[in-house]
Amino acid sequence: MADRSGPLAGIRVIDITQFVLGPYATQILGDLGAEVIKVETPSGDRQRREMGRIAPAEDVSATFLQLNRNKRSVVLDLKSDAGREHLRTLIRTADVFVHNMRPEAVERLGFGYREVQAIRPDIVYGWACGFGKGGAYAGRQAFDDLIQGAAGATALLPMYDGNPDPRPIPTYMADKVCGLMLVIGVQSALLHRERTGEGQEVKVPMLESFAGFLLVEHLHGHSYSPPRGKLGHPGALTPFRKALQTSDGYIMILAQDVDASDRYLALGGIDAAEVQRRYAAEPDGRGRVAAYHRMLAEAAATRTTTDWMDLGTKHSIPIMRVNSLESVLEDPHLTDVSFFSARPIDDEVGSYLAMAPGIEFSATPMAITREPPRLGQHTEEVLHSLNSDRSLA
Ligand SMILES: CC(C)(COP(=O)(O)OP(=O)(O)OC[C@H]1O[C@@H](n2cnc3c(N)ncnc32)[C@H](O)[C@@H]1OP(=O)(O)O)[C@@H](O)C(=O)NCCC(=O)NCCSC(=O)C(=O)O
Repeated sequence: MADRSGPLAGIRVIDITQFVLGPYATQILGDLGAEVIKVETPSGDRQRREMGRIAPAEDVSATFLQLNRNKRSVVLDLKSDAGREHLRTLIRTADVFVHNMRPEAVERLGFGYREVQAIRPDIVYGWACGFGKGGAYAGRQAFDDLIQGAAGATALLPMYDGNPDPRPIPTYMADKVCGLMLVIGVQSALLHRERTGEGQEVKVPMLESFAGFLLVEHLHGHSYSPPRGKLGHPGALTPFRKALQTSDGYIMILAQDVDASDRYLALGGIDAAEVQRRYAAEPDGRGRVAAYHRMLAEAAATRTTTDWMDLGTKHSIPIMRVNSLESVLEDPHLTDVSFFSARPIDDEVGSYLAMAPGIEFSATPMAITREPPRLGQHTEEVLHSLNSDRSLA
């Protein structure tokens, strides 16, 4: 399509996903330049209605807006013959087909891999499912909370705060990580197709995919075979890993080497002799680690966050301001690079706050060329183009 830029320009994606994972993945494909046609049930992607209380219209929840730009919306009732026939026609024109239904549901509709491959032999068929074939959980429903629970992510917060209740990390972590895996899988399959002409099924089981992401550092002593320690507290979970209070906010500091650490403490009024004196007062290594972190905190409190940001640059110390979910909207760097932009949708919805795509390409820049669509906004346009353009039929 002429209106698309980015490295995937010219790739057409038929996207029948809903909720978070699938739409997140297909939005990235759209940001990368692919033409994404979002096929929705007559009642729409269920994510459209999340947080409806504050939405200006029923079909545009806040989260939906962040997951569906660079797409067109076409309503097709896939439980009707006409709807299925239109989808088959669309698939004939497509490079990629993506869904996130359970196996029996997609088979019932008649759009399993073999059926879609029969329509378009070189199709890249992307599929986000809960669990891989043949396992005890195959075919079960999967949402972010369930997968965070099964993968062990719900054990992390209790390790920090002492509240023993397993709880999910408060972001749709499994959905987004698995969405990225789906993008990687689809892109790799496109590259393979480019080289060989062969399409394939690309399946991302959420549990396997998210467990592989999470356990990188959390296998800890069990990384060794036989195990050399118990599961427990890898570096990522040290209780000292926390923000430090400045005179007017918070910073993160990660002084990886002794010199940077010494420079930081000296700037906070604790010179090398004082550091040694405090260490000497401790009975053992554990006490010295705790003393060190007390000194980091004491130093932080002597200056403002902005001072520390400046000194970090000047003295080569890894320091960063800590934002709240409100102040991140006004972060100086994100402001400089115009990361957030208000973009108009229509009179009823007004504008939404878009975040810039996260990859910088030198030759094929990514761009937002379409705002998140209203439900069925492009049904007529797309179906009309299918009828009028014989190359698509
Ligand atoms: C998300 C789900 C739990 C939802 O479960 P279910 O509501 O039971 O849906 P199923 O996928 O089994 O079936 C979907 C049903 O929608 C119907 N369907 C789908 N598209 C259409 C259209 N266009 N028209 C008519 N009907 C449609 C389809 O025929 C099925 O109907 P019937 O045949 O009549 O059943 C599951 O799909 C799933 O586990 N998906 C894989 C992993 C995933 O992506 N999870 C969500 C991540 S987002 C997330 O975690 C989050 O938001 O939080």
